[in-house]
Amino acid sequence: MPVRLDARDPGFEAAFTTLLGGKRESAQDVNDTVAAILDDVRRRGDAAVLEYTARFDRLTLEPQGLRVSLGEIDTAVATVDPDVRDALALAADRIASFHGRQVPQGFSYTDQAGVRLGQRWTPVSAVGLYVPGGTAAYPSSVLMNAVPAKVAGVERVVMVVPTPGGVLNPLVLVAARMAGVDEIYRIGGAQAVGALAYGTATIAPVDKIVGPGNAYVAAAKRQVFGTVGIDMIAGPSEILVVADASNDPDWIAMDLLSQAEHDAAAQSILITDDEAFADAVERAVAIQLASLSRVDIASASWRDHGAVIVVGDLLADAPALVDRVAPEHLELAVTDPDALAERVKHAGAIFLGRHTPEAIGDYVAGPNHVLPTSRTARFSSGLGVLDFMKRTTLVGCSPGALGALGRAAVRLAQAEGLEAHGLSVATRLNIPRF
Ligand SMILES: NC(=O)c1ccc[n+]([C@@H]2O[C@H](COP(=O)([O-])OP(=O)(O)OC[C@H]3O[C@@H](n4cnc5c(N)ncnc54)[C@H](O)[C@@H]3O)[C@@H](O)[C@H]2O)c1
Ligand SMILES: N[C@H](CO)Cc1c[nH]c[nH+]1
Ligand SMILES: [Zn+2]
Repeated sequence: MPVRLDARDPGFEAAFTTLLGGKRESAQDVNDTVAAILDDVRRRGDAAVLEYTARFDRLTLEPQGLRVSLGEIDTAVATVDPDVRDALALAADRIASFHGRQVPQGFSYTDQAGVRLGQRWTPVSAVGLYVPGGTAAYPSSVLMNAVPAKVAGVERVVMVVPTPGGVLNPLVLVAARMAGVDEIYRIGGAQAVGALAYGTATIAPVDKIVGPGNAYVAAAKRQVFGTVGIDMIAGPSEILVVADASNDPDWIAMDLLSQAEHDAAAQSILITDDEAFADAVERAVAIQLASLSRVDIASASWRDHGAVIVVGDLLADAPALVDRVAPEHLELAVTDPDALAERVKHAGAIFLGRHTPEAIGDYVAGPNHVLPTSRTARFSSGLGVLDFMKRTTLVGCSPGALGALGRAAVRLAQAEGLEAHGLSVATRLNIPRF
């Protein structure tokens, strides 16, 4: 059973704090395992990657088998169901259209001192996209990662995806072709993150690694940060639904289960202002769970990490609780979702109204579904074009402009005791040595 809390109870604060601090990823174990794998991949390259792939994905390969061939991609494209291909194409178009609006503009101007100043954006040259594949295939995540990378102008887009038992959903390859992925390797977990970060004989290193994954992938990304850039920590999925009693409990139950079925470590939370509605949703979850093919995963998630919270007044009480959870996905199934949304500061993505199930955002709405989890939405955002770009500033001084600013720079260099700094300006201006 999920935990049931009532915000009006005296013990609520302590219970809610416990919920927030609950460990959904056994951090130390996972970190230690991942550190050992990364170290091994850095030292032994392909040989280590192949061994871990055999151990964790039950797939024995030679180095030349790591890369998915063009022939395999052609076959996938030729055999895909046209209906599914069209759905994928619709998703790709909508994702491209949304992300096209994120492309940042540089600027340049000359200020009053006559200094030319500017800022320009350039793409990262090579990125690694992690596409999860341990327990489910994610063609949609291929699009969510690769489309913004290509919109940003990334030259080399490398995808890794685990293929447990050697099985790879052809749609993953179709999506990769559609989005313009340049290289695909059938590896996953920490070993794939290590291969992308450090490079191996077969896989050239990348500059940045993005994309979601399970606890091992999230830990590996944290640990290679610095050697490469990373986007954020997009770990096991989460949903927080704020719903009043006017909703159909079956709809809300399915929304909660839609994220629970991703991972036993996923988290689904309901906040409502009606005790009877909370009971009805819990009953509906119990019934609908049984019909899901991923019943074991969804049940474990709901039982171990699910929560139902009853508050006195949704508009007054829910936003502060939402902000403390900072959920990956926030669904506002209320009559005036905008009023509630305006009061929320921390959430990866917000879904407005009773007819906007979170799953529409997972596939076809357009915004990215790779979003910050584990309360990191307090300080980070979903994947987007900016994650594939960086900015460079430009400064240009004429002799007059240097004259206007130089003295102040020399003074500050003196104050910092950095003589060469001061002299590099002073010599150009014929200011006497200090
Ligand atoms: N936040 C997001 O935007 C977002 C989007 C899509 C999916 N997700 C999440 O991605 C995750 C996908 O997880 P998954 O497991 O299906 O696929 P995955 O590709 O993330 O992980 C599979 C890999 O995990 C490694 N692994 C598994 N058990 C291990 C162990 N005991 N020791 C070392 N390594 C081990 C293996 O190398 C395996 O290849 C889910 O948690 C889902 O919720 C998140
Ligand atoms: N809900 C996931 C992000 O947490 C994304 C996804 C992909 N496919 C289905 N769902
Ligand atoms: Zn999902």
